[in-house]
Amino acid sequence: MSRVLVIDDEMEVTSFFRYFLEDKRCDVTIANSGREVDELLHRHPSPFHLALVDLKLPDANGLDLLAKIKTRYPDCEVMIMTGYSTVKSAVLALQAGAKDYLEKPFDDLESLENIINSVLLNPVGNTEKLNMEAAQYGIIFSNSSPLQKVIAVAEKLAKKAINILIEGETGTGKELLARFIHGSSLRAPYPFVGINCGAVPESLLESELFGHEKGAFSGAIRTRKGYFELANNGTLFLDEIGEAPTSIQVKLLRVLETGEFMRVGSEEIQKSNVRFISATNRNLETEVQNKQFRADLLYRLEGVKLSIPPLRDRPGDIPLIAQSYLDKKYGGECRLDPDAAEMLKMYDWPGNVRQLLNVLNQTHAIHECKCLKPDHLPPYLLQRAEHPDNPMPIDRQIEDFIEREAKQFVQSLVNGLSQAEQLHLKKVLDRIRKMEGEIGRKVIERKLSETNRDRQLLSKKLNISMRTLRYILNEK
Ligand SMILES: Nc1ncnc2c1ncn2[C@@H]1O[C@H](COP(=O)(O)OP(=O)(O)OP(=O)(O)O)[C@@H](O)[C@H]1O
Repeated sequence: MSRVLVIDDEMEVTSFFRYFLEDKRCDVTIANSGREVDELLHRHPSPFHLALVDLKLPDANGLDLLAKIKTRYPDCEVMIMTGYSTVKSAVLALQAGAKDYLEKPFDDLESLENIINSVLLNPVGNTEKLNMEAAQYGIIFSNSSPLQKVIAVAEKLAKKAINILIEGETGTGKELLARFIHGSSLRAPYPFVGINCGAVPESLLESELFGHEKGAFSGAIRTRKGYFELANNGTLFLDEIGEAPTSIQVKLLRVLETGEFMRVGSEEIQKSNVRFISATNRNLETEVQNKQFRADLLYRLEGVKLSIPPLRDRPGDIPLIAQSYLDKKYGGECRLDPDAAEMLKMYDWPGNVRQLLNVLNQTHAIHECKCLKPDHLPPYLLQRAEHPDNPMPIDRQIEDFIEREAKQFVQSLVNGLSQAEQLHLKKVLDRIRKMEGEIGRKVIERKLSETNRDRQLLSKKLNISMRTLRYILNEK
């Protein structure tokens, strides 16, 4: 017989659960306050299998009770009971080890029953199953990884009707996580539609999101559905939401509040039922303070926030991700040498997993090796392993900045070019090649003033030889 502890100061709630759980042949104990819980734990009753804990008691906080119960009975699963306004604290409870949370009022008895049954019938969480589910979406991590907790919480949130904001540096796997949440949710049979708010030019973003009527603007030769319509009943993934221009932020807010929108060029109100998952590598709270991002929009998008730790904070994941990638790409023909794996673990990875995969690709392309050894890796990785205390050869922020700008530029160019009926692609690519020289020359010209036109000093600052500097300046 399962022993269940119900902690709530509201009589209706405790009576409801007594009836509900006794019907399931559980042995139910009730506590109405934090003080009663303390007394109970002090008396050392036999272990509980499950505790249902109200988040807000007059004399105690559910998060503190969770910690006390878990210390006393580590195997007892704890479910937090919460109102909508305290869902964010309930998510903190998930991160602190609660099994799940139940939202008050308990209108949806069927899902309440499912959640409670799943804990009573399957008391020990199955981490292996979770790892396998995440792997289906390409998410690899080690058993000791801090990412495991994020995935476990995400899996629980997936089933709730709540918008999610994913934070993380570039290349940490925000899009993979968004796909995992969609796939683990009840919306899984419906579309997952993603849009990169930073990559679409402002003039096109509105029609991409909301669609347009035929003739709404020059080039609108036929009526087109926008992403909101396409994602109906599914998930809309707003990548790089921090880049959305202010005009679009206002329109997004309206859709989030009402589910209503209008196609560009139409006055007919349409409705769409989507769950929003947004992602950002910026700190949106700071953006709000700087008036770059609307506070009301952030509040709506961030029903809850999940943060993906950077790769350098989970070095144990690196060999697993690397080997799994090599296996997939080269059909098991390339093995990662343990010393090379150690070197990969010592690097800081400012571009995170994406950068790791690029390094593996480049290394394999150059050496075509069956076993990837330390000597095959790029010199800056060797340097890092030999002098772990040295500062990074390239400043991480600059590298991040370049990665972001380049990605945005490429996307926006591709979007613009794909509108053209006919194209001289070679001319376009020739022009783009010229940009390398233009950027090099402009950076040098600006920087020369910082060194009082001392070219020798500047070549050192820029890590290039005098010959390269002259070459870039077209001086031959
Ligand atoms: N845990 C992981 N295991 C294996 N591959 C991963 C993992 N995380 C990310 N990747 C891979 O790294 C690359 C970048 O992932 P993704 O696009 O999801 O990152 P992101 O955070 O959304 O990036 P950005 O901020 O630039 O949009 C992809 O190739 C993805 O498959």
